[in-house]
Amino acid sequence: MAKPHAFTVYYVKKARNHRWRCSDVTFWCVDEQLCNQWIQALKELLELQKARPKQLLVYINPYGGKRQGKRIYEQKVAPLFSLASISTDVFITERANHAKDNLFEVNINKYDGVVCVGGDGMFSEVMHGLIGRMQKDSGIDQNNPKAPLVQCNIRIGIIPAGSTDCICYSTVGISDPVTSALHIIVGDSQPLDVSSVHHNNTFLKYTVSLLGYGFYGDILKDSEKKRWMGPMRYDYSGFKTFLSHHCYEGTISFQPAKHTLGSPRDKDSCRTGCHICRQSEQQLAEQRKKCGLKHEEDEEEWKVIKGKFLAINVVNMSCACPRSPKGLSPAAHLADGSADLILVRKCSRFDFLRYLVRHTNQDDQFDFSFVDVYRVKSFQFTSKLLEDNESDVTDIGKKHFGRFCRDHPACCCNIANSTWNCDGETLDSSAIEVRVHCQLMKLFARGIEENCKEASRNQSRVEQLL
Ligand SMILES: Nc1ncnc2c1ncn2[C@@H]1O[C@H](COP(=O)(O)OP(=O)(O)OP(=O)(O)O)[C@@H](O)[C@H]1O
Ligand SMILES: CCCCCCCCCCCCC/C=C/[C@@H](O)[C@H](CO)NC(=O)CCCCC
Ligand SMILES: [Ca+2]
Repeated sequence: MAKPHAFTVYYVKKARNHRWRCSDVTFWCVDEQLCNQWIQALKELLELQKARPKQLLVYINPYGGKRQGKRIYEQKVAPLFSLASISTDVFITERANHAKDNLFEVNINKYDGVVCVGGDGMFSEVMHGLIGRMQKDSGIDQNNPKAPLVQCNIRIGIIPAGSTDCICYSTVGISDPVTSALHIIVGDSQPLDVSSVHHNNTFLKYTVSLLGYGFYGDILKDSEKKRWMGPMRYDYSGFKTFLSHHCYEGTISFQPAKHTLGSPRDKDSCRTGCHICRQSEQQLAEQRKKCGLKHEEDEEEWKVIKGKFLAINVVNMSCACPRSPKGLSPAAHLADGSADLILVRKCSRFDFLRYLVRHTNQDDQFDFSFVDVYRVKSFQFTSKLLEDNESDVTDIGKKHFGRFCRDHPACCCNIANSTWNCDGETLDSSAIEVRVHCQLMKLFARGIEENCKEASRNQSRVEQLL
């Protein structure tokens, strides 16, 4: 063609396993006016997409995971943002809590979203900064465990560059930087439940993925000393913790989540546009309207369980990750205002191994006599050691017996406390109070999409124009 006119359209192409890729197609035309009309029409259509971010604040942890955060952002993500005309202010962290502290100072209203490049710990930092800033600006006291927290409308995007990347995997279906960047560009939005953790009217932490005592707390505590090993530290400490086989004694109280239709033993999992999340949120909103300022949870029943546990896990989402593609609780929901409480009671090493292996295959990990699972909206835990110390009984023998159970010298039951693993950060408190806050924040994601065979077969389908 003599002097043809042309324009290129960049679009998202869906590939296998929830992966998204950027593709392009160039249109040629001999008529210049017609070509310009097309360009104008496409630009106008893009302007109408109000959910798409124009200005982002980006935090990069250069030391997360395999220390590739900066390279991943510069080589894989920044070129896509510039193609989509997104402007960015990039901040490379120099220490832990740098991003969190910075979020209390920046002019946050300037941005349509915050992006964190790193792992679950980095996400947690950014989330604490944003939620904390929101409560501070609204005069909400985070130390009050019953305070109704203000929702955070600034979305967070996660570019996975950590060791587990469980939050990214559980909300997108894969931990892949390009896929996550494309979800940010098209302006996806996924609400997320957040649980607050308190001790004696003092705020400790927020959690969105795992709050684990015993097995996962011990793995984390050991692995922190081996950060130099990178993501491998979890395999090393996981094996060591498995062999040590410690169990811990304590009292658990919880309020069952009655507002939701779902159950942790459901066969269906939370997927894009999940109706269980939608209905549960509506049900909670109606309850809140009815009760007004009165705290409805004060009136609801508490269940109490005492025992010896190898693991106590509270999960707000499935906690799926490359190590366990179905996660700790495969049917947990991202935005239903509830968490799944998984109790693994004292059992043999062999049984515990059978339980762990089921996280990696299709068998039901809750189908064991020593495993119980409950869907809850609030939860409390006090370790036996703390209960004993607080009680008036002055059993000197008990206090001087050492680390292990006084009932049976051969018992694996540890008198010392474990620590909590709170989204990959350690939390040293032997008594905690946890409350789920329905849809407190939003991510640039859309939840895991149903596996659509047609989408992977017909890969050239134009999904979303960039
Ligand atoms: N510049 C920095 N130097 C040291 N620590 C940092 C820095 N920036 C952030 N951090 C801290 O590093 C911790 C771990 O980071 P991150 O979550 O990115 O990686 P990871 O622990 O390898 O991955 P995962 O959390 O997925 O297991 C975070 O809690 C964060 O507070
Ligand atoms: C014989 C084979 C047995 C295999 C068993 C595999 C079971 C894997 C379950 C994985 C659960 C991950 C839960 C996610 C927790 C994150 O918030 C946290 C921060 O990134 N990661 C860890 O604590 C890191 C936790 C790492 C655990 C290994
Ligand atoms: Ca939930």
